Amino acid sequence: MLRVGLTGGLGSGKSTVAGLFAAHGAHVLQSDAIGRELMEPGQDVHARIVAHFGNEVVLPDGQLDRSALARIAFAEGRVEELNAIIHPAVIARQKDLIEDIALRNPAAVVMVESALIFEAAHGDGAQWQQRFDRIILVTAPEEMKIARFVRRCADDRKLTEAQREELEAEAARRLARQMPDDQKMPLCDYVLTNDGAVTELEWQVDQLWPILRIAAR
Ligand SMILES: CC(C)(COP(=O)(O)OP(=O)(O)OC[C@H]1O[C@@H](n2cnc3c(N)ncnc32)[C@H](O)[C@@H]1O)[C@@H](O)C(=O)NCCC(=O)NCCS
Ligand SMILES: Nc1ncnc2c1ncn2[C@@H]1O[C@H](COP(=O)(O)OP(=O)(O)OP(=O)(O)O)[C@@H](O)[C@H]1O
Repeated sequence: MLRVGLTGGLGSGKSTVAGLFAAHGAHVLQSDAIGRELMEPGQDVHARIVAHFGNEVVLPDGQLDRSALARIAFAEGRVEELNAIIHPAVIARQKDLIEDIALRNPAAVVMVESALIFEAAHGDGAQWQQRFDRIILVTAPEEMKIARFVRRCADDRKLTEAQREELEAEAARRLARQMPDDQKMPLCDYVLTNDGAVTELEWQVDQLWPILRIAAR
């Protein structure tokens, strides 16, 4: 088995890359999705977030209010408090899932997609070097990352100028909490550049997949 970390800043195209590797047969674990599952009502992480941040982060139906949490985390500068609750639980869940995949398929390529592989400082003490055999970075110019974030949030709605500016500011606040690409690059085994068409990304994934598959054996 090969444990691959797939990282890249907000809007870089990690999920798009993950989908392309999954189509080749990689087992993809999306940290954002695992985080969302663990934040559901009834989960320990949900209870700890409410205990820490108060009822203002809970919607009437009991779900966490992600916009309120984002405001507290990024605009009020309390993201480390949120990370300290969520990241250890996400990392522990990933460890269990990886062990389970290894038992069923010892030659699997398991890909953990996360914006925060190098930044996550709240795991079980195992640093990224122990968690992964290879790291892939997806890069894109900063203005492209921000534009993709805004487009995804807009979700086909027409934005006012003020709404657009607020989303751009939100993207910039989140990027400021992520290690810049030029610092990540020397730590990575492979760099995929996502500054053109998705077909160009697909071509890069097609080149890399056989290398990963052989290394997994
Ligand atoms: C603050 C929250 C509630 C905002 O939710 P929202 O639905 O608006 O955003 P979503 O989760 O889809 O994240 C979108 C992108 O924001 C960036 N981002 C999210 N959390 C963080 C963080 N803690 N630090 C830096 N960037 C982050 C990532 O690029 C991510 O892909 C949510 O992002 C969260 O719980 N974050 C903390 C957990 C975390 O680190 N998640 C990311 C990897 S596990
Ligand atoms: N090469 C591309 N051309 C056009 N759109 C793209 C390209 N790559 C990604 N996108 C779009 O940009 C948005 C962000 O891409 P994606 O979700 O893959 O990035 P991400 O790195 O996972 O982002 P985040 O960390 O914010 O979750 C998506 O809506 C995606 O469809």
